[in-house]
Amino acid sequence: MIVTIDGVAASGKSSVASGVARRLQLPYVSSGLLYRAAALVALDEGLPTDRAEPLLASLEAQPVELRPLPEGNEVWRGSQDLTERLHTSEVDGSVSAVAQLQPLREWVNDHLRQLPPPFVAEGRDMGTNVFPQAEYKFYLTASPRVRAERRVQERTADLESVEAALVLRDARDARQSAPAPDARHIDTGLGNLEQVIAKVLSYLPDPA
Ligand SMILES: Nc1ncnc2c1ncn2[C@@H]1O[C@H](COP(=O)(O)OP(=O)(O)OP(=O)(O)O)[C@@H](O)[C@H]1O
Ligand SMILES: Nc1ccn([C@@H]2O[C@H](COP(=O)(O)O)[C@@H](O)[C@H]2O)c(=O)n1
Repeated sequence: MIVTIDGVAASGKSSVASGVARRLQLPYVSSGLLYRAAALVALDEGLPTDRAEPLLASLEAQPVELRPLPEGNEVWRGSQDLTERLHTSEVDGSVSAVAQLQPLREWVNDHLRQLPPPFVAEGRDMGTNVFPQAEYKFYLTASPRVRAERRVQERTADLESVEAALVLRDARDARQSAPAPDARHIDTGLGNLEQVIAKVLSYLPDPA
């Protein structure tokens, strides 16, 4: 079984996916973390984000590993745990450019397709491009303001700046973010996190 949870920035994908996966006792993978890790490598090494070759060469020289642990995904590069450095405004500002590079998308998708089912996968195009065969697909939305009010707790910027950055990132990600035609849409602004997790679980088979 594959469950995909796609949606716009800060719609709750990671929190909902990890909550659903925990309840079903399945691994979950956050595809966004791999794009964020690639963007972080480009930032750390001063690599261009408008050409794939230099960044891919670095990622092949020193591979990045996504660990889908029950307590949450971790991203390692050799002995370096990158996880805590992936959710910053700086990475937010670079990641969409990296995500436009098709060879980088293939690099991410190759990582994801190594995971043996069953699992939960969250991102933008899990249910469309990466796992179109998934049995259960969800697409999370929420208004920019609701998403900004949540995200501002995790950033140092003010609410208006956070909202503007989310809207900009949504626009930059639009090409890969269309919902799968067979995805169930859930507005996460209509309930708290537990209620959204329960809603998703209501469509899934009970854990054995
Ligand atoms: N339904 C909800 N009600 C209240 N808070 C929520 C809800 N869903 C998620 N949150 C909170 O909103 C914040 C953003 O959620 P999360 O990081 O899961 O979003 P995301 O879509 O994965 O973000 P990004 O696309 O940037 O990775 C988190 O602090 C999370 O706990
Ligand atoms: N399947 C995906 C997932 C992510 N992206 C790009 O990565 C950025 C970060 O993703 P988050 O889920 O952590 O917000 C996102 O803004 C996209 O640019 C993607 O293209 N495809």
